[in-house]
Amino acid sequence: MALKTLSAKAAAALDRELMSTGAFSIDQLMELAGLSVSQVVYRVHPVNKGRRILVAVGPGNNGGDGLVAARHLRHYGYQPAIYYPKRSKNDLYQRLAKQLEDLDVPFVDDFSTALQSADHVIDAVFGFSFSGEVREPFPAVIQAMAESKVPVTSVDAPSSWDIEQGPPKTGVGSNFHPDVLVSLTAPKPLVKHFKGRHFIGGRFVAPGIAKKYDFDVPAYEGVDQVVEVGPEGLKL
Ligand SMILES: NC(=O)C1=CN([C@@H]2O[C@H](COP(=O)(O)OP(=O)(O)OC[C@H]3O[C@@H](n4cnc5c(N)ncnc54)[C@H](O)[C@@H]3O)[C@@H](O)[C@H]2O)[C@@H](O)CC1
Ligand SMILES: [K+]
Repeated sequence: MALKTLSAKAAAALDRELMSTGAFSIDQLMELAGLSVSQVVYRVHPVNKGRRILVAVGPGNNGGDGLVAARHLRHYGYQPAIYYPKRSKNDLYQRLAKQLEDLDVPFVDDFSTALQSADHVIDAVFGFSFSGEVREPFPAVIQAMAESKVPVTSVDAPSSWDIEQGPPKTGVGSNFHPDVLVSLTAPKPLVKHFKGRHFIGGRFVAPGIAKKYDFDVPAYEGVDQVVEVGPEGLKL
């Protein structure tokens, strides 16, 4: 059975529904999304393989997921560092950043330099609301991730990929192929172009909602917040 995906429009509509009639707050959804990401990093990059996790944080909720993931990873014993060039005035993001400052998690100013002393990168730059040409200061970040040997885990989408069509044919992102992708709630159409390890997270969707948006809730196990799936979306 082909993997059912959520278009960018449907993902945004689902987000809105979860936070209105679904009675969730963005804080709750972001916390569960970031927790999912932290569990994937723990699985694909155990602490003993290297503690230094560099998190590239974008200006939207995808970035927020990265800030939450960094906090959980800090508690797991990793040493995260945050590159957050466009800090939002938004209260939620300010609180997430404060929580990290209180955990002595450093905020770095130069991504490429920080990348040289990282064991793993979390790409939390753009999610399903990305569109158009990558605007400053993010082209250099995408390029650095694309050209680096350091493994990258992308949150919800490889940043700079078109949510439907996948990697751009030329320019920024055309050579960006992250090692791991964590799809939140449900995979986006771009997953057809993704060749790495694919996990689904965001274990907060009611069966009725999944049915309404025509996607399948994966068979999570035990207390896991994520499940690894193959190209057909079936649990590995
Ligand atoms: N679907 C869900 O249930 C959940 C979604 N969450 C996250 O929220 C994300 C979507 O968040 P948002 O809608 O805030 O948007 P994104 O975080 O996807 O990115 C949009 C931000 O990037 C900027 N941007 C867009 N295109 C750009 C370009 N070409 N160059 C430079 N900047 C650009 C926009 O101005 C906006 O600030 C999802 O991908 C997911 O990671 C989670 O936080 C919560 C749960
Ligand atoms: K991303």
